Amino acid sequence: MSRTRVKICGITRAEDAAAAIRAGADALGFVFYAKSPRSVSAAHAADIMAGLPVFVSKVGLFVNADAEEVRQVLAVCELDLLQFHGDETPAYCASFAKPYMKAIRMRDGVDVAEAMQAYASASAILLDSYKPGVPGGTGESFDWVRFPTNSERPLVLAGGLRPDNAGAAIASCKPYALDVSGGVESAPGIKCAHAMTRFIEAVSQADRRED
Ligand SMILES: O=C(O)c1ccccc1N[C@@H]1O[C@H](COP(=O)(O)O)[C@@H](O)[C@H]1O
Repeated sequence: MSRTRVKICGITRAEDAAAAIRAGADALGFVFYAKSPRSVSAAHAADIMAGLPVFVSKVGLFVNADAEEVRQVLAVCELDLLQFHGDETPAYCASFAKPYMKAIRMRDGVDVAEAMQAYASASAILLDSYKPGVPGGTGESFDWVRFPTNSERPLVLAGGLRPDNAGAAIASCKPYALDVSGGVESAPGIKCAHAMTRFIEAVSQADRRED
């Protein structure tokens, strides 16, 4: 059975991390972007990570950060994957000797195949909605018809995902993984255990239908 992975992004509290893992999350995202309501310091993220079990991926999200800032976070946090959600170049993304995922915002005219070629060294490519002036966490989805369903590389769907549309997202896009943030929150930066459980149940149900 093929299984769609789930990353829950914007973890700010140890209890939310624990609830996400109980719900069945594969990966937890920590936002190192000061303008986000989900922003965490490296020290606070490291504290939360210290309590996590093995086999849960820890993802650090950055938006146009200075390379030195990324290195400082890496010195404190044992991240498995870097997520670059701004205008970072392929050379910058590859310069940390860590697996990375590059977010591509789906503004009009974006050529996904071209972007995937440009970021050939990425472990995964994430497709998110485009909203001018907001780098991510928009709560809005893009037209899923634009999501390539035949990619041989891991393609991650993000943007406006919720428990009630996760199943339709999988049926339409057949992504490697879903990345959700605002759609499983009770307030910005505060995850809702019930919504995370419903989200991952919806993913499992959709996966069973796909088989
Ligand atoms: O979560 C944030 O606050 C954030 C801030 C800046 C860039 C990206 C951010 N999150 C990522 O945005 C997408 C979609 O989030 P949402 O589900 O629509 O709220 C997702 O990949 C998050 O990892």
